[in-house]
Amino acid sequence: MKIQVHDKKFVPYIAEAQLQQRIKELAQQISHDLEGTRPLFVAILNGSFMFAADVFKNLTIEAEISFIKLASYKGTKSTGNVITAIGLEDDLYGRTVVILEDIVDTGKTLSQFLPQLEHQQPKKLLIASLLHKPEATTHHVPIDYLGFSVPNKFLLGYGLDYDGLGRNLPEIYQLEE
Ligand SMILES: O=P(O)(O)OC[C@H]1O[C@H](OP(=O)(O)OP(=O)(O)O)[C@H](O)[C@@H]1O
Ligand SMILES: Nc1nc2[nH]cnc2c(=O)[nH]1
Repeated sequence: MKIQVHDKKFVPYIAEAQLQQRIKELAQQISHDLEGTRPLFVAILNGSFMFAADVFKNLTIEAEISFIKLASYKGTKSTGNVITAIGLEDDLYGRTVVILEDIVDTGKTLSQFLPQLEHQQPKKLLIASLLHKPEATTHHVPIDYLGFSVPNKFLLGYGLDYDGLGRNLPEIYQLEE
């Protein structure tokens, strides 16, 4: 069923059952690959909160999780935006770290942020993203665990918002053409 949020109409795109099934598969794969490493999952707020919770619930291995927010601000130099993490208190040195993202779109956010994590010398730095828009990606991001590859259209629901609303929807919608 179509929904309206603010001024825009959205149509159903990925059903709740399909999301949950795929997330279960990802969590099984991650559990298999990272058994015995006690990985630290780092979820990037706000968008990833639902994906992070569902992945984490479906893990069958010992694991830790932390939530961070990325703040983007204009540096004083002309080098463009600088991204800093708020709330990352864990020491990543020697750890197996899995970044949890809801979506990689242009890839800018993660490509700017990853070097800061690599700087802490984790043993392994992996990326799990529920969604990826390959046609929109201008900055390459190595996604190790991907839920769905999607076309370059605006998505809503399951953590993704349109001007603050729609994050609570249990399925994913696409902007109506
Ligand atoms: O690949 P990119 O083009 O950089 O886009 C991806 C980023 O955009 C979204 O966050 P957003 O800035 O909308 O913040 P939110 O998670 O708080 O909604 C998403 O959660 C990613 O972090
Ligand atoms: N809500 C929403 N946020 C995004 N951030 C990057 N891409 C998207 C998208 O398609 N929808």
